[in-house]
Amino acid sequence: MMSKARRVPVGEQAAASAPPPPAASGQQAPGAQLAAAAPASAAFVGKQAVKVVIRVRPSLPHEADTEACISTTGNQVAIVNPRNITERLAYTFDRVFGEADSQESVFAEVQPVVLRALAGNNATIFAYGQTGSGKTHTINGTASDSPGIIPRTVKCLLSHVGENALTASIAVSYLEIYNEKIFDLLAGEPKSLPNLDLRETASKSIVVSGLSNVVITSLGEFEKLHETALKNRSTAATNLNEASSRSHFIMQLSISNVLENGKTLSSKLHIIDLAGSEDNKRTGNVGARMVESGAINKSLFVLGQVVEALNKGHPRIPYRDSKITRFLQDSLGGGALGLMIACCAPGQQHYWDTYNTLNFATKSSFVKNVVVKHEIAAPKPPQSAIAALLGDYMLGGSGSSAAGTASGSSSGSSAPHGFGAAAFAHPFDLDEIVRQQVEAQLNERVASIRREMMSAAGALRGNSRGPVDSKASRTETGAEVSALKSGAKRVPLSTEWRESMLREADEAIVDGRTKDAITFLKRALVLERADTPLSEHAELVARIAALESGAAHPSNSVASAKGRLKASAAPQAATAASYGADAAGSDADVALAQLKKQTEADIISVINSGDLKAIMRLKQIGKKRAEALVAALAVHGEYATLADLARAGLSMTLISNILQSNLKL
Ligand SMILES: Nc1ncnc2c1ncn2[C@@H]1O[C@H](COP(=O)(O)OP(=O)(O)OP(=O)(O)O)[C@@H](O)[C@H]1O
Repeated sequence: MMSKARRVPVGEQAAASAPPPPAASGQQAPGAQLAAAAPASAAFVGKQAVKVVIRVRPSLPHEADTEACISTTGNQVAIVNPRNITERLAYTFDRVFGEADSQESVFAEVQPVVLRALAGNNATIFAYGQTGSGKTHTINGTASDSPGIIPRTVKCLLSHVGENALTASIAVSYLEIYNEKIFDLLAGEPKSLPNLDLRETASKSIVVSGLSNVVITSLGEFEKLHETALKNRSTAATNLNEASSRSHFIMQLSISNVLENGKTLSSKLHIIDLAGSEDNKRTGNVGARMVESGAINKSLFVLGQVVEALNKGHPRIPYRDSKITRFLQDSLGGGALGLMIACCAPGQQHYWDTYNTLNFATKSSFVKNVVVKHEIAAPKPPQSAIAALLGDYMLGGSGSSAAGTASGSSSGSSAPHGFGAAAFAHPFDLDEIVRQQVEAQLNERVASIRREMMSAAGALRGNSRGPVDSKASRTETGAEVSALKSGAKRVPLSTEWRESMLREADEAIVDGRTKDAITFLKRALVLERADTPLSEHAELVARIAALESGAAHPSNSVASAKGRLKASAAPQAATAASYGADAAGSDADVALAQLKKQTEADIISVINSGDLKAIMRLKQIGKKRAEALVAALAVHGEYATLADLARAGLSMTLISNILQSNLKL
């Protein structure tokens, strides 16, 4: 137990296995060397090490009888092993805060990062350390007499935002990662809520789908939201902390500044209170506490592996192995600024935890990010139906409510406020707009593939199953809509179609129709989504290459294709049965199915008439959408199904919303 990690005597500097060679005692850590560049109020661009500071909390009243094992001097912190007092280890960091240092002095170290976020850098400030070491105190503090980093950051942002900008806005979100599930802390008490999904945007940032994002213009507005988030956070008493955090707590600030030159600075600042590592023998955890503790320790273990892999230059960094490391991806080895506050408790009983924290902090200080500035050029005038739709979003017209603005939040206004003369209505939805654009383009591609399939289906199959495609698409759309209606999680249409392409390819392989198999596999390739695993993509590419070159690939053998078709037959039957049950269930279900079918036909008929006014009478369709629909009608001909509305740049979500909103036609 005593010698798990290599102990390094004073003068040699700790950081047991941290490459590259640690700085000699008394020298600045690498983060400090790289940090001295642009003034704090300007964005930083270039290589930057994660900045690491240490905070040692004072002894608490119940610890009065215990000796301290840690001491601080200047930028150095030293620990003495209580079992062998000749064993003294010293570490040097960017900054070390001792027990007498105030919340104010800690924030003075944080403020430059906050100002850089305002100038267009993404940034993450996170507190790390064992349970009870002072992370929550540092991040949140106490509202009345000792506010921590979050309230001070918001105050700082509110007083600086809008300087040198035409318009500016700040929006906040709060979430927690509890037992590897993500919950929106502004939406209610987590355990009563569905958990949210993480996804990667086209610009590679990690976002949480459906998270409340509330614009604030005053400290009062922030305080209410903060109180709600803290109330909803999962905490419980353990032997080591009366109010121990049982989750990773994340505050996200979305900052947007529209400059006079028309450019937009758009950044995200994350402030994170990580849950503390726990030794269950000492916390006394059992039952639910033990499960929480398992999830906390596992995610912190992955965090350690991420830092290790980055330092060793591994080709694969295991960000995806836990939710918190995906969140920290941009700040550890990515394009954001990272500031870690490693918290330590002073008592001798915490020696090994403190030792581990200091070693992890040292390793983290060697992680380098390549920091970028998030500046977006002035938007160009809309040129296409998709651009028109996007313009609609930017100008706050009749566009559908963009996800990310106070969705599901009961606590605060969803309407963005500007600090200047003419604020954008949705200034922080750039990620969402990019997503919508990609989705609209994908839908257009899917629609064109479907058209091609419908016209060529008979020829491709060489049998009489041609028209079935159109019916199948209707069934798919119908199933999707009824799943949405019943609140079930939607399986993206592109995923369903991709799977059906793979099945078609297998059938073609079994029938010896190699050319058709290649065609279907290529279509499956086109239908891949951003989250399709790389391994699946590589496998598909290899299968196509093998078929094209006439070489053998195990997955293309007739036996494998037959095996896969057989395996998928059961779920298919089950799905078919469930669709059947939908139609043949209760009278109400039958009536609802008929109503949907009738509504779909009515909507299509109105749109196919090309009468702008009649189309605009449909719910969820304003002037711009109606014009886009009529324009696409002129180019592509009549719409056969609701999914065809994607030709006008409408997303599948919007199409489903149109169907639902018009159900009472
Ligand atoms: N700098 C400080 N000054 C005074 N009291 C502090 C300081 N840091 C922490 N404390 C107190 O120590 C106790 C534990 O701190 P805190 O709850 O912040 O720990 P934690 O690291 O967040 O723990 P956990 O991981 O279990 O949530 C609290 O009572 C807190 O008020």
